[in-house]
Amino acid sequence: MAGAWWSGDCAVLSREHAERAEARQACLTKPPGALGRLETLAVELAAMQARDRPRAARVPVLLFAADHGVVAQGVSAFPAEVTVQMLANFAAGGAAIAVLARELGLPLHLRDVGTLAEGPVPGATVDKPCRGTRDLSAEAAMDAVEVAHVLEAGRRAVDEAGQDADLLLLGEMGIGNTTPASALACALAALPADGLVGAGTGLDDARIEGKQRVIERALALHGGAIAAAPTPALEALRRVGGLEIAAMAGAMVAAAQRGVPVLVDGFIVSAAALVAVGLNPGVRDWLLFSHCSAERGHARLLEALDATPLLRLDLRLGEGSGAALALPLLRLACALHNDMATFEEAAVAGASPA
Ligand SMILES: O=C(O)c1ccc[n+]([C@@H]2O[C@H](COP(=O)([O-])O)[C@@H](O)[C@H]2O)c1
Ligand SMILES: Cc1cc2nc[nH]c2cc1C
Repeated sequence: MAGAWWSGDCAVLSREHAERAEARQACLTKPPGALGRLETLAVELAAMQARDRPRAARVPVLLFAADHGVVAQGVSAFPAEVTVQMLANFAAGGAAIAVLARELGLPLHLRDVGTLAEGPVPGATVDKPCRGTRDLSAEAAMDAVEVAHVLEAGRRAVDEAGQDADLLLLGEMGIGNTTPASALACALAALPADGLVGAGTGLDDARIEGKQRVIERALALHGGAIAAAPTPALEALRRVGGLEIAAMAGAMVAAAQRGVPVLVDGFIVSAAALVAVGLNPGVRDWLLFSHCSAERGHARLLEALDATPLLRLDLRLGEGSGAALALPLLRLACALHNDMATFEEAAVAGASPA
């Protein structure tokens, strides 16, 4: 779609702030480079936020939930009704992300962008074009109106919850969503399904094989049309994607256009990142990658995004949990950058001349 909002320019990183942040790191009381990734993280955040004092204090969690028609093919270890039940558990404060958000002081914004729920789940904002996608192994998951609506639902979430945010943390919930995420990775990063498709919520090897066949069937059905489309990322999203994945892709594009960094969670959020970068390559500069999940294909997907995640903890939960766990590292990187003494301030001698 030429001229669509998602192809509009992304904000530009501040080279000036990056240079000043690098210069400051070189003056702090440590051997240059000794704080490793924490140094580059602080510099990246300074460039994204165009601030001399980068910060990760105000961090809303945007959690998008949706359901998937392909679950009828037996691709998940859990039934579809768990999506809505977990949405209620997020709202009640009992889910992992609810605990992490409380501990870290993060507002948790719940968006139903396409669950099977007939009415609103108390505590979650409803912004959905339909209740669940269609079965992507038999037909297109969405039509053009639905995909446009849900991309905008992501943008609306950023505009409503992302005001004054230092960065955004995106998470998802959707029984069956590792199937569209895997299909998107295959279609957009030219990765073979073999070795990429994994256990999701806990399939055994025989059921992983069945899931792989479902994905291969979908790719055989939709692959030609995706490759021939003017914007393959948009066509892949519509045909083999998911509503929460589309909303997250829309949120990433909107955040990048507004100059707000996004902390990416696990396998499904990374698939959304692949879509977002396909829709608008400028998005890539605004993404930070929190962790590599235990889902089989995640490492390859991260490689395709040229991303080096901060953590590897064998998580495979989703919900934004990995991103929440990585946030303290970002906060500490900012504190070190902002509050350490320089060599001059502390009267410490610098490196000896050769
Ligand atoms: O984020 C991940 O890396 C991740 C890996 C495996 C499973 N999940 C979560 O589990 C659900 C999808 O798994 P499945 O088996 O139903 O496709 C969905 O709610 C995701 O949040 C999440
Ligand atoms: C219980 C449960 C919690 C989840 N959180 C994210 N995906 C999930 C899948 C299940 C099954």
